[in-house]
Amino acid sequence: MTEPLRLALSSKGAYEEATMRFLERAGLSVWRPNPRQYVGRISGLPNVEVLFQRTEDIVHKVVDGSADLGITGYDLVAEHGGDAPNLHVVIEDLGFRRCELVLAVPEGWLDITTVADLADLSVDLRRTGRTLRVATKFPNLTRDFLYRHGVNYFSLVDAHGALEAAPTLGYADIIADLSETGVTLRDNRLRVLDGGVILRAQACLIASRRTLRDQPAKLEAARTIIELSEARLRTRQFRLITANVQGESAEAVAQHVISQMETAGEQGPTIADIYPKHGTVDGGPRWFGVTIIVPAHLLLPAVDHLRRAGSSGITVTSPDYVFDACSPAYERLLRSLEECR
Ligand SMILES: Nc1ncnc2c1ncn2[C@@H]1O[C@H](COP(=O)(O)OP(=O)(O)OP(=O)(O)O)[C@@H](O)[C@H]1O
Ligand SMILES: O=P(O)(O)OC[C@H]1O[C@H](OP(=O)(O)OP(=O)(O)O)[C@H](O)[C@@H]1O
Ligand SMILES: [Mg+2]
Repeated sequence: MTEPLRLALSSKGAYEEATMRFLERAGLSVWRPNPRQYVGRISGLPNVEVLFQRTEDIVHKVVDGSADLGITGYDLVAEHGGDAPNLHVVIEDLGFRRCELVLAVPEGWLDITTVADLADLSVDLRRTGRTLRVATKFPNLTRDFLYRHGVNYFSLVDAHGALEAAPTLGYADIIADLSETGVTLRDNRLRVLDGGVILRAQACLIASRRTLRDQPAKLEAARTIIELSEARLRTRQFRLITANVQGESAEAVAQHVISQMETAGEQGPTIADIYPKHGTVDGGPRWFGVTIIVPAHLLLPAVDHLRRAGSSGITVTSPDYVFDACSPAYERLLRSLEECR
């Protein structure tokens, strides 16, 4: 019997929901018997076992090899797994749970707007025998950031939950915490310093190198999850456009489409004859079906270009997956496994 691949996923709340939604779209439906069960399955992948864990614990599980793959916040990975040799980041950006780790000061500190101002303040405070106190759940990232930005005199206050209240309650002067919309900071009368973004983060896919290295069956299960996730993510960049275009010949239609290079499709258009439902019209205009794949942000320019060729009834779809000649994320993982042999 080969061991199943152990995939650690968030066990609760907004993180769990967003992870399930992402995996479902990638064709990986997760089944959890009930919210109090901490083991689940993925339909169609019998050799994968899902472990439901706290987001922070997911990093520790992958670092110590008790999970082979995990999905969790990149902020937690950078804080708790930064220099762990067993940890490999497979896909850094899964496109959900975006947030920033920021340095924020009380709104009333009108003279302190940049990180350089904070450095000056920390020196001034030191002269008066005080130390700048920074409350955070991210001591490693915060310490590195402050030193790199010339803030040399400070103390870190370990805080858990409701960190934003620390300056008001008086047990810290400023905070380093996660922010998404900024509403929590504003509600607590705090302001992000200019240049005070310590890290931009989102959900990411991580792997344990040691446990994947020597077990081909696990690695193959990991490849399925990596390939499907990556190919699904790539679909966001592309749209598939289909249009009927009138023209003298397929070549003439192709020429028109190609004349605007950036909307000519990834490699160029696919052009097919349309056979009229009501018999052929000898010598009359001919119709062609044109299919192109364009970058999502060029959708409208491409539609306009096809309109200029006289086409109407243009349909646009998103592919379910976009696979490349190989999976860059999987190739990177293989190289990283090679290095730790
Ligand atoms: N407001 C937010 N918007 C988007 N992502 C966020 C936000 N806040 C935190 N995150 C991400 O979610 C992770 C925290 O996940 P989760 O909410 O499961 O844990 P928690 O906050 O420690 O637990 P709880 O919400 O029960 O206090 C963070 O490390 C970060 O990656
Ligand atoms: O900038 P905002 O949009 O206000 O979000 C920031 C808040 O979100 C997180 O808390 P929490 O873990 O409670 O949020 P969650 O419920 O989204 O996990 C974080 O610790 C902040 O307190
Ligand atoms: Mg939370």
